[in-house]
Amino acid sequence: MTEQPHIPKPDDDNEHQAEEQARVLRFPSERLNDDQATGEPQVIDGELVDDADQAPQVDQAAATESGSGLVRHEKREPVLPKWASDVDEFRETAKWAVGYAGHTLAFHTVRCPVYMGRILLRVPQGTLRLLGGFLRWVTDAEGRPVRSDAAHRADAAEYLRLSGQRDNRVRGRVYTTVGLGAAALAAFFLGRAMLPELVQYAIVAGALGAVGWLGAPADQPIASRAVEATKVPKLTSNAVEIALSALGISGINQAMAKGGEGVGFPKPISRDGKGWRADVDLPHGVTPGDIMDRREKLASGLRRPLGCVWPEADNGEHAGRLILWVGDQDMRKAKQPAWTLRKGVRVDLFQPQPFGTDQRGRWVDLRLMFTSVAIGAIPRMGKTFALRELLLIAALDPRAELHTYDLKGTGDLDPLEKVTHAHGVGDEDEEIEKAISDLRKLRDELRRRAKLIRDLAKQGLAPENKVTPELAGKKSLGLHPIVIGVDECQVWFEHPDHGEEFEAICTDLVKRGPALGIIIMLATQRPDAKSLPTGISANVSTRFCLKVQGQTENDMVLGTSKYKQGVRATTFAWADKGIGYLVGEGSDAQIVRTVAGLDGPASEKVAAYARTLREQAGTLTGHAIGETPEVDDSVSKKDTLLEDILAVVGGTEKKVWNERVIARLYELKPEVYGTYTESADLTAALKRHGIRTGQVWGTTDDGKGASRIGITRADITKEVAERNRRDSAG
Ligand SMILES: Nc1ncnc2c1ncn2[C@@H]1O[C@H](COP(=O)(O)OP(=O)(O)OP(=O)(O)O)[C@@H](O)[C@H]1O
Repeated sequence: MTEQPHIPKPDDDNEHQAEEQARVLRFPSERLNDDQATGEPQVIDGELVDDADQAPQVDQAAATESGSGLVRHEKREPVLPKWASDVDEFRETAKWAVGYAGHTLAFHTVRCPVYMGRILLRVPQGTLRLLGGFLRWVTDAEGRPVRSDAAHRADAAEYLRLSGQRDNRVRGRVYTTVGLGAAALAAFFLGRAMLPELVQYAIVAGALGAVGWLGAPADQPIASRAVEATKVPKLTSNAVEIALSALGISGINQAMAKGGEGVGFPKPISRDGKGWRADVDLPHGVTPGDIMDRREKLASGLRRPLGCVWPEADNGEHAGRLILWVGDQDMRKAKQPAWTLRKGVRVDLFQPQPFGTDQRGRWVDLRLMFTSVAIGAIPRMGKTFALRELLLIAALDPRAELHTYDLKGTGDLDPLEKVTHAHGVGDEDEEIEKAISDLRKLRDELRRRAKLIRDLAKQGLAPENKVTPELAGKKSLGLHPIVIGVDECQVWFEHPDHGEEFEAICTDLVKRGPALGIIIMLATQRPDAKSLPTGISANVSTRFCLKVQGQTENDMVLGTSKYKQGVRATTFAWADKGIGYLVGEGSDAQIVRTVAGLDGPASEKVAAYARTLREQAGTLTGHAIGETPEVDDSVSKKDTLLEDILAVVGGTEKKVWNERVIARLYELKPEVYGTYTESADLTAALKRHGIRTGQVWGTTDDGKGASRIGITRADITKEVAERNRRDSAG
């Protein structure tokens, strides 16, 4: 292939001169050297330089760094293994060791009589073995084959030498035996005379035990096994290579073929938690994502259950580094360590709380404060369980005001009824009206909080312009955490009348809520642009994605490009219930299994404790104490915004600023339009009718011309006419 040199266009005056100066440069790269070897000179994009000596090098020498030359950048391995440095793991290991010892002791104590019977039965056999062995030793039986061999060969000299050696040896051993026998006899009589009876019995029992033990056949030991160790095959580099080769990835196959680069193991394969961890440098061009896509084949290649095999990208290293963690047990079947909140504990939402366990069985914490959450999955994977768990955590902070919406209508969030401030079940009109009314109040609360925080920041009380634990604790400020949980949120966003308003308010809550102590958590089984509007999916800070079907849904929940980066919730199996990728604020994606067994009755118990905490703190409000929420009248009444605008904007006014329309609407119906405080409110309200506002030229009260956001009357008349036509058509 021959490319033309890229030459900057010279000035007309200097054209000729520039042409003369233009030269093609050969970058001293390996590729060019190869080409030269084949005799085909190549021309590549070059850069004009004054002096050939200054030609840029493609392969630059390693950059020298400032500072001490002795200082190296390195990754230090932890001094203590994880189980010894992590309090929880240490506690768990110690608990296991004590349990193991206790079980073994109890097991053998119970079987002591059986063991004694077995020992007595085997004493004769043991005695015979002992005597036989002793006689063989005294008579130097082990040398017999060699002596007979010498006799067979008629090697008289050798035979005589061996026989002499044997006689000496036997003589020595007989003397030793006689000496030891006399000493034993003396010890016996001395012991009988001097040792307490108990010790004598113990010695006899010990001797009988030893002889009985000796009499036991090798395949039938006296003691039964207290613990049957579940054998987990060790993960070896060979096994990893075989499994990787079986994936059908050409890059790997070429690398593994004779003369290929192979795969690299930068660290020894080692134990990590309850499993093995292999760090693998994949062949050039192969990414961890390629492996993760074939997780099932990989599990087959390793001869392990799918739930044990967890390939991951190592984002701290290069793009070809794979971390392969192979658990001893299937993640979905492994016993989860106890969830500390199960029995009810007062929690502080400003602190991280245990949300789930990773593949290694370690708890993964999540801080709910200053975040907003999106949960997505195909049906029946554990999305509602995850949302309910988060709401239960919130319920255990008695300051938190809960708003719970179960739009599927099956009562999954009902355990929270006893603590929640607002509760909605199902998608009937009445429920939707209650919900939109509640959300409007929350939007007003958001605005109140924003203004309050601004004022507090000016006084130096909110240094980061957000709610602090101290501010949340002051009842007078009303800055306590507000937690909104919505299951099947797509029902709101797809609602024909209120969908856009739900979307606008939720987007606002997702964006501004976290700093102001309002946490919104949305779960959906259909993560697409309609169910999880982009304004929301792009701004949530905590994402939990259980199994999904494709890349789009994956990235919708976990964030743009996550699929490309190898974070693929598509690789979960159908049986991986409650297992998903968690992407927290500023943290890498990790695989987490939510609390297992937190079903309805278990949730009821946690909620009951949360109610007690609230009773003590005096924070039970709304639904929890049987209050019926006031529904905003404007919701149930027919929306007459367009007609009202036409009533206040005369036919002669083609375009009017929003602020003026709002003032006139307020005069017309203060009870309906009292919530319109700024121009954007009217823009949002008109957007729900499919009408856009735009820049409008007008004159201020003091006669100056200005351009501000406003309406075009013709747009309103057109929409009203269209609607009337639709209504009459039925
Ligand atoms: N951490 C977990 N460990 C084991 N099983 C779990 C876990 N979480 C949920 N499950 C199981 O997954 C099943 C489905 O859970 P859930 O009802 O939350 O699913 P969903 O995704 O909300 O379903 P749908 O879309 O139908 O509402 C339940 O039967 C539950 O027992």
